[in-house]
Amino acid sequence: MDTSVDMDELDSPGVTPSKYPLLDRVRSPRDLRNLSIEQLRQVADELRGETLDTVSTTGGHLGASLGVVELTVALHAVFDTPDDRLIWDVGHQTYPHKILTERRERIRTLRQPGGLSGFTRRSESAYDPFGAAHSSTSISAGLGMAVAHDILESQGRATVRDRHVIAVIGDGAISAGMAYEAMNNAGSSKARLIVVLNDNEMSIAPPVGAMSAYLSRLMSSQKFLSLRDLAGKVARRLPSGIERTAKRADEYARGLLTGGTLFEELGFYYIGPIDGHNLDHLMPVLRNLRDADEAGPVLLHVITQKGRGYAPAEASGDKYHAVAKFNVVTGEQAKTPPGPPTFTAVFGRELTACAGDDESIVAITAAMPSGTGLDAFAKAYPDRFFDVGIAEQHAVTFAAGMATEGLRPFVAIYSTFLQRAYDQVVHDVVLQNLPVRFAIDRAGLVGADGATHAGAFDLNYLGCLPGMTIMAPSDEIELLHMTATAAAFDAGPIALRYPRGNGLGLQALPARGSLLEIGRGRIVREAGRQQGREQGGIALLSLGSRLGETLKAADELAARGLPPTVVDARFAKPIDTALIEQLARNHAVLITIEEGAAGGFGSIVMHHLALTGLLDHVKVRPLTLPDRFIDHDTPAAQIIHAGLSASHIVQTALQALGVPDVGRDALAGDLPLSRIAPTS
Ligand SMILES: Cc1ncc(C[n+]2csc(CCOP(=O)(O)OP(=O)(O)O)c2C)c(N)n1
Ligand SMILES: CC(=O)[C@@H](O)[C@H](O)COP(=O)(O)O
Ligand SMILES: [Mg+2]
Repeated sequence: MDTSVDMDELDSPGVTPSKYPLLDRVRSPRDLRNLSIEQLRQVADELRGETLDTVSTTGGHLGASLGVVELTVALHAVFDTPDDRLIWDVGHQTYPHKILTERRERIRTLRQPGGLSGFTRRSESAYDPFGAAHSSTSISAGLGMAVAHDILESQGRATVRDRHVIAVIGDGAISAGMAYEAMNNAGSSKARLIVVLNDNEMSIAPPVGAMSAYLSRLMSSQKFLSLRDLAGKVARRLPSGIERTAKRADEYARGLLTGGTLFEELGFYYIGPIDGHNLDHLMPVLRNLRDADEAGPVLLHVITQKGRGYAPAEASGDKYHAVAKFNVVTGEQAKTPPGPPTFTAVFGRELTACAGDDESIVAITAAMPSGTGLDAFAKAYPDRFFDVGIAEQHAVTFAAGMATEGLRPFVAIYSTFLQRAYDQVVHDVVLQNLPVRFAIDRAGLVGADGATHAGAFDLNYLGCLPGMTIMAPSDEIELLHMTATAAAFDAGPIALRYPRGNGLGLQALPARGSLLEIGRGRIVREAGRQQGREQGGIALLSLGSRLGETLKAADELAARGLPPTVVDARFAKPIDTALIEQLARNHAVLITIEEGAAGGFGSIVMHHLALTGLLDHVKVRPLTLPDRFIDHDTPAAQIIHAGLSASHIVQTALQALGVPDVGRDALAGDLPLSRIAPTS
C-alpha cells in the first residue's frame, strides 16, 4: 500500500482543518513506512501535540512520553511491528506508542475506569508484546523472545523470518541489577537483540549512582556521532561473524578493547551517543541495524530530554514525570482539593523527627525519595539518607548490612516493588533476625496505576515469615505511633504498611508518636453484653486502612439493632491472640477485614482459631481482596469491586447470621455475589 502523503492534499478547502492532519492519516505503524523524513517529522510534532492534549485531560506519566516521541516514530517506521517485537521498559513512556498503534480512538480513556492502561499490556494490543510497569525487565524479556525465535526458526516453526527484537530501557531503569543479569546473558549469546538505551539523565528524581555518572561521562566525552561517524560505526558491525570474532579476539589479545564502553565489555556492540530527537540520525541507524546480518546484541545509546517540547515540563524539577490533569497553555495542574496530609507525608515527618532524637536512624529509598516521603528526611539528614537507584534488592540487603553494625535502618519501598526483593527480605534480613524496618507504602489498591502497582501481597509474603512483626495503621495517628514503635524496635525485622493517599484528617494529631505494645490490638467499640454469642453478636476485626469503612458498617448494623464489637487489630503479626480468642468466644460471627489478598491477616487469625479449637464455635468470614487482579479505576470504585466497602461488610455479617431480609435485592448494586459467604 502506498501511504505516502501529498502535503497539499491535507489542506482541502471547505473542510475544517484538523489539528493533526497527518497523524489523522496514520491508522497503524504501517502508514509511517512510506513517509518521507519531513513527513515523519511532522507526524512527530503532531504526535507530541496529541500526547499533550490527551494527558492534559487524563493525567498520567507525561514527561517520559514526551521524551520518546521521535524515537517512537522512528522505531515504528523502521521496524515491522508488531511482527518485530518492541518492548518498552516500565511502559510509562508508551502514550505516543499507543496513539500510533491503533489505540488513538481510545487514548482519552487512558488510566480511566474501563479505559486503556497507563502501561503496556499484552491483552490490550498485539503491539505490546510484553506487559510492564515494574522497571528493568525489558532486556531479559527481549532476550527470551530473540532466543525463542531462533529456536522456533531452527525447528521450522517460526511464524515470521528474521524477527527483530528491540528493548527500549531508560537510564534510570538500567541501574537495576536485573538489567545487568540480562546483559551478562545476552552478551555471550548470538541472539539478535537491539537494546535502545534512552538516556534522558532523569529517573523520577535526578538519577543517582556510579552508573548514572558513567553514562554522563560517556555522553559528554563524545559529541553526538555525526552522520558520517554513524555510517562508519554501523558499517564496522557488518563484517561476517567469523571475521568479527577473529577481529575481537585479536583486539583483546592486543589489549585494544580495554578502553571500550562497559557495554562493549559486556559483549554488546555499542553505538552512540546519538540525538534521540533527530530523525535524520535515528532513521539511518535503525535501518542499518535492521538490515545488518550480524548476530549478537547491539546497544544504541540515544540521548533524549524528558518532557521535550513542552516548556513547563522541561522546566520542572521532575520533568512532569507524572501529572494530574492540566491546562496545556499555562501548564497549571488541576489542584487536588486541599485535604489532610497523606500517609506518606505523615510517615516522612515522624521518621524525620525520630531521626532528630536518634542518630542511628538511617533511611533508604530505591529511586523514590518523594514517593516514599523521604525527601523531608533527605533534606534534614543528607548524610543518613540513601537513594540507591532502582535497586530494591540491594536496598534491602544494604539495610541488613547496616543493621548488623547497630544502625537502625528504615527501607521505604512501595509494597509492589518490595516483591522484587523477596529473597533479600527472607534470607538476608529475617533469617538473621536483623532489625530492619520496612516502611511499606502504597499498601492496598492504588487507583489509576492499576494492578501492577497494587500493594496486594505484602501481608502474605511477610506474614509467613518466622519472627516478622507487621503493623498496619488505621489512621494517621496510628501511623505516627507505628513509625515511632518501629524506630525503637530492635528485636528483629518489623514492617508497617500504609495506603496511598490522604489520611483521615484527624484533628488531634499529636506532635509525636508513642510506643505501642507489640502484638496488641485495640477495641474501638464494644457491643455490650446483650450482643454476645447467644444473641448472635458480631465482631468486626479490621486491620489497617479499612477501619473507616468498618465503622460505617458498624453504624449500619447498629441501626438494624445489631451493634457489633469493632477492633483495630493494629498487628497482622504477631496477632493479639488473647483479644482474638475473646472475640471468638463472645460472638457468633467474626469478620476480618483487610486490604490485602487472601492468605494474609485473616488466614493468620483463622489458623490460630483452628488450632485452639475456637473455629468450631464462631462463624469466621474473612474479607480480603478477591482472587483476581483489580484494574485501574478510582480508588473508591476499586474498593467496591474488591468487595471491601461498608455495605459488603454489613451484608457479609447479615448473611453469616442468616438474617432473612438479605436476599438478592438487598445485595443489588455493588456487591459481587461470588464474594458472599454462604449462609449456614
Ligand atoms: C522495580 C521498580 N521500581 C521502581 C519503579 C518506579 N519508577 C517508575 S519509572 C521510574 C524512573 C525510571 O527512569 P528511566 O528508566 O530513566 O525512565 P524515564 O522516566 O526517565 O523515561 C521509577 C523509579 C518501578 N516502576 N519499578
Ligand atoms: C511508573 C511508576 O512506577 C511510578 O511513576 C508510579 O506510577 C508512581 O506511583 P505514585 O503516583 O503512587 O507515586
Ligand atoms: Mg531516564
